[in-house]
Amino acid sequence: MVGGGAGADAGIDRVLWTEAEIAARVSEVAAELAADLRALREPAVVVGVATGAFLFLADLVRRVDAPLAVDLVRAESYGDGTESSGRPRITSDLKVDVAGNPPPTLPTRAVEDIVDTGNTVSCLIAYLEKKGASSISVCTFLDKPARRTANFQLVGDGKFYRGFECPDSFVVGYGMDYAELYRNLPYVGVLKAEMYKKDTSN
Ligand SMILES: O=P(O)(O)OC[C@H]1O[C@H](OP(=O)(O)OP(=O)(O)O)[C@H](O)[C@@H]1O
Repeated sequence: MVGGGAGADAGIDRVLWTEAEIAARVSEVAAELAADLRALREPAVVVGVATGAFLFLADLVRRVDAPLAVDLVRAESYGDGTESSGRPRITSDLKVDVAGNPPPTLPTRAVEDIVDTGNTVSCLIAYLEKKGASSISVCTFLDKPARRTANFQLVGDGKFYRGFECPDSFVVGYGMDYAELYRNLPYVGVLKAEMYKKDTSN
């Protein structure tokens, strides 16, 4: 039973992926990523997008048996609503020099909790390219292709990794929020429509 009490799950309608299902799938994605990273001649930089990707990033990198650096950027697009503003911004800078110092540039893996319209990941790729990354892959926990409006191009020999294809519902948990709540749920669930208040667009 979810969504009935006063706990973190208050307002959850149903569970889409349980904690065990998530763990199993993250291990599979990590194995795929690790095999690719071990084939490289230099360590990669894994760039997590805060806040939403924090749990996926932590679970993923702990399962990747390959040399890598971890960095974070903050990207914001939703505000407190359920609908993307369509104008994401990168609001904090990278610490690692992805351009390489000295060269070569470091292969870069951008880690997202969800690719929805694609605006955020497009913005992130443009940002990483501007920083000098010559190979950019995207690794997202969830992919919601039904909502895609922005086509994004991976860079160099970049690949697209995804955990699950997500139905066109507003999902929370495992890092994903509604108005900053629900990120601490260990599973992914669909929020009851009445929780959106006036905004029932998603
Ligand atoms: O493909 P898009 O339509 O751009 O949506 C995906 C982005 O939206 C969410 O971030 P949000 O701006 O809500 O910030 P958060 O990570 O702090 O939750 C999510 O974490 C992705 O970064």
